[in-house]
Amino acid sequence: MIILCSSSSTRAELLKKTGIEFIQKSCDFDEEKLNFTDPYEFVINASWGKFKECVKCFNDEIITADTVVTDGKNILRKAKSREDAKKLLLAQSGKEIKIITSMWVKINGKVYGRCDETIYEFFEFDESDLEKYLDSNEWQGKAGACMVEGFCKKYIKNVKGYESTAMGLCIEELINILKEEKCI
Ligand SMILES: Nc1nc2c(ncn2[C@H]2C[C@H](O)[C@@H](COP(=O)(O)OP(=O)(O)OP(=O)(O)O)O2)c(=O)[nH]1
Repeated sequence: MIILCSSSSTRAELLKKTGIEFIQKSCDFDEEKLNFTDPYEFVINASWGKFKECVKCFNDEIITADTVVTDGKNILRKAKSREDAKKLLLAQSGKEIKIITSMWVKINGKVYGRCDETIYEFFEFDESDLEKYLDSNEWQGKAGACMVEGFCKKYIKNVKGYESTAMGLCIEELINILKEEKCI
């Protein structure tokens, strides 16, 4: 049985789409102790830290992941407040951003690691629409306060990469790994 070591409802929803059986468990790895400023280093080390914690607790097949947004200068993580979410979203309005997801998979005694990214070019976010989104609290728990399948969708000018990567788990590449290991 595959264990999705994540508290993320979005990751669970994405994994459900593959049709593979899994159970979701959270693992307590504190990303706050990481002090990488490079988004790739951060996301790879955060997901690896989660993976190592999970390997200690579970003998099963394991999937861990971490996702960050970057505007090219800063790492945009989860907002701590409505004001923080507004700041993070305004940093993305009218800009090109990258959403990077690193994933680790332990399967059949092998470990696969991947780092995928999706690049979005957004139109300027409409101010009143942004306020409505902020009032909805849907941004909570999401990297960069971003919802590519929700609020941000209508502002996508260009996109390069998978939507699943931007939502937190690159399902298309995970399916390739599972096929390689004859699990599906
Ligand atoms: N629905 C949705 N969720 C998103 C989007 N972008 C990022 N996320 C979510 C996926 C993850 O739950 C969260 C990124 O935070 P983390 O990678 O630290 O994961 P999280 O702490 O949620 O769970 P975990 O560390 O796996 O237990 O943001 C998006 O566009 N739509």
